Amino acid sequence: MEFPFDINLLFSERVSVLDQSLIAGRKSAGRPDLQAHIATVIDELGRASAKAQQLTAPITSASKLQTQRHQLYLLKDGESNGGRGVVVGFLKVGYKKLFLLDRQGVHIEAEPLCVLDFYISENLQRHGYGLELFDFMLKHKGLEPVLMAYDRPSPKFLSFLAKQYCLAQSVPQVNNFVVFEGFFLNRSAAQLRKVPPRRAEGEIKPYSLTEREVVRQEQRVPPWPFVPPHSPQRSVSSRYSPPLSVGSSPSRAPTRPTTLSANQSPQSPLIDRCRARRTSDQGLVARSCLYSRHLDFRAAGQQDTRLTGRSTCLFLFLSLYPTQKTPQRHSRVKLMKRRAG
Ligand SMILES: CC(=O)SCCNC(=O)CCNC(=O)[C@H](O)C(C)(C)COP(=O)(O)OP(=O)(O)OC[C@H]1O[C@@H](n2cnc3c(N)ncnc32)[C@H](O)[C@@H]1OP(=O)(O)O
Repeated sequence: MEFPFDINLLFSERVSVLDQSLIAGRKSAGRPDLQAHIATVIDELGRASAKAQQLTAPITSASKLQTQRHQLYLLKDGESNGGRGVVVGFLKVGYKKLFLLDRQGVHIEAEPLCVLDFYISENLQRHGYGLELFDFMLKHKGLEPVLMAYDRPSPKFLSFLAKQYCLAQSVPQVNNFVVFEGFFLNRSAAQLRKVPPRRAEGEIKPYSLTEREVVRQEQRVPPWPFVPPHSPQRSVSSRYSPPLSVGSSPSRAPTRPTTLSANQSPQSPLIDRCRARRTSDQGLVARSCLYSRHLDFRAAGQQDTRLTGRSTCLFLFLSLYPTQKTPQRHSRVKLMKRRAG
C-alpha cells in the first residue's frame, strides 16, 4: 500500500508497535504532522481490511486505537516505492473479558489476548508476510497461538491458522470468538474462572455485576437482631425487601383511618391496639435505624463497633421489647447486663 509521503520517515522499524499514543518510535514523538500521517495510514488500512472482509464499517481506525487499549503491529517494506517504502499490512490485538465454553460446556470466564483485525495488502497475500507479522506479535507477547482467542475469523484467516500453526480443531462457542483445542489446558486457575451455572431468571452477568449481586443477596435478609425470628420478612426469605436507609420509615401494614367516636373511652380496645402498634413501631424504628447504620458502616468499609459484642445484644433487646415486663425479661436483662460488664 503506497502513500504520498515517506513511510520510512514515519516507521523506522520493519514492524512497528502502535498503541493509544499513535507514536511509532522517537521520530514521531512531539511531531503532530507525522502523527497525522500515521493516522492516515491506520485509517486507510482499516478501510481496506473492512472491504476485504465485507464488513459494513471499519473496525480499525486511528480514533478507535486512541480510545481502546489495543495494540497494532504494522509491517512495512522499506525498500519498495523508490526507497520511500510501502505498508504491507497490520495485525491488531487486545485483551477481552470473555465468557467461553470449555469442551464439557462449562462456562469459563477468561481474559485472553484476542486477534481483533488482521490484513495483508491484496497483491502481497500468500507471500509469507502474514506469518512474519503474526510470529513477531507472538514473540513480542511471549504467547502461543493456541492460548489466544480469535474474533470472528474469516475463511482466509482460518486457513492461515490451520496451515501455519496447525490450529484446526475449535471448541464451539455461543459468541463470535473462536478458541482451539488446548486453549483451556496449561492455564493457571487465575487465568480461567468457572462461572456459576446460569440462573433460571437471567443471563450470565459481567463480573462486576456478579459482585454486586452478592452484596444485594446479603442485604435481602438482615441477620437476626434486625429482624425478629417470627417476623413475616424473615419467613419469606426469597422475597426482596429493599434495604433500609437512614431517615426512611420502616414499612408498615396499611392502616385504616381511625377516628375516636364520643362513646369510646381512652381505655377502649381501639386505644390499646393503637398503643400496642406504637410500641411495636418504636421497636421497628430502633431496628431500622440500627440496621441502616450497620449498612452504612459496611458500605464505608468500617466496622460498626457499637454493633459488636454483648452490649449490642442488650441494647437491641431493650429496643425491641421496651415495655415488656415479664419475669423472664427481668432475669434475661440482668443476665445480659452482667455479661456486658
Ligand atoms: C480476526 C480477524 O482478523 S479475521 C480477518 C482476517 N483478514 C482477512 O480475511 C483479510 C484478507 N486476508 C488477508 O489479509 C490475509 O490472507 C491473511 C492476513 C488472512 C493472511 O496473510 P498472508 O500474508 O496471506 O498469509 P501467509 O502468506 O503467511 O500464509 C498463507 C496462508 O494463509 C491462507 N491464505 C492466505 N490467503 C488465502 C486465500 N486467498 N484463500 C485461502 N487461504 C488463504 C492459506 O492457508 C495460505 O497458505 P497456502 O497459500 O499454502 O494455501
